[in-house]
Amino acid sequence: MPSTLELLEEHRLYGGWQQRYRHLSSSLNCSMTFSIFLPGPKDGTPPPVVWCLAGLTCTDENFSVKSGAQRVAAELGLVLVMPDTSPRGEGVANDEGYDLGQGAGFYLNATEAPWSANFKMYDYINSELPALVAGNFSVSDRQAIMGHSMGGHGALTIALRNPGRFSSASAFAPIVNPLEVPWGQKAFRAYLGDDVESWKEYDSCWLMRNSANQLPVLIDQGDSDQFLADQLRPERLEEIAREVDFPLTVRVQPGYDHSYFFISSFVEDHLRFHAKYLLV
Ligand SMILES: N[C@@H](CCC(=O)N[C@@H](CSC=O)C(=O)NCC(=O)O)C(=O)O
Repeated sequence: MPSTLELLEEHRLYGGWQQRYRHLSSSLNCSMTFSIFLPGPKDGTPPPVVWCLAGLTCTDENFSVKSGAQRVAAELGLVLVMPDTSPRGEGVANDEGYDLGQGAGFYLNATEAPWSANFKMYDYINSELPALVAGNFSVSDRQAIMGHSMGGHGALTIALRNPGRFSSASAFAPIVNPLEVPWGQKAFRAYLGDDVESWKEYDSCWLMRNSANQLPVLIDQGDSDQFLADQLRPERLEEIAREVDFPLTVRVQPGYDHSYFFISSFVEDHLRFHAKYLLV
């Protein structure tokens, strides 16, 4: 049965609307919320969509409240969809750590108990939510994807795994090589089990080296990011991009950390980057 949307909040801003919805998710087996920014009407053509994936500990509200993306999205005529980062609720498995369980879905399909009952974030972001958005809002099928940290990992892996689906992808301080860093190893072992082979299809470095799919990708990384050396390692993806001649641009931003202050400083560049390919 198609999922119905319950409007939880609506606010007018920059000539458009910020809305928050609840719905029942069939892939995650629980109730979910997402936020959406709808720009004011421009020329009668349905606007393209930019997916905005958030990081560890976030809900759909972090990006919508703290990124400041709506002003430029309104100017460019872009819809922003901001999903939650995991299934949630009393019946959903969780962990004491902030980097596993609720708030830490890693945009993958878990195969291991107890996570496999609900943690199918890859299917949710890749199939269920796009169908729900297309069925309930007037949007174009032209799409781009971006994300922060764990959400940057989600944006890059989903774009690399789906040739032709997105016209561009971008990320703020993404986890690019989860196979080799503590956040990724902890989550992938729990969600996917011990067989590292099954982890590879969720690793941007592995996917970039092994997939023929190419699309323009922009990454911004602060050099004062507290997670840079241990968890993020963007230079690894840069090196692979050079080897396989992939259209990746990595910009190192001096003095910036991992926070939404960093995101809000460069989100305009990311939206203008996506608009270049979405609005042709
Ligand atoms: N609590 C943790 C750090 C959690 C954190 O920094 N989360 C980031 C994303 S990190 C990678 O996915 C975030 O976006 N937080 C929400 C916000 O609004 O800033 C710790 O103590 O280290």
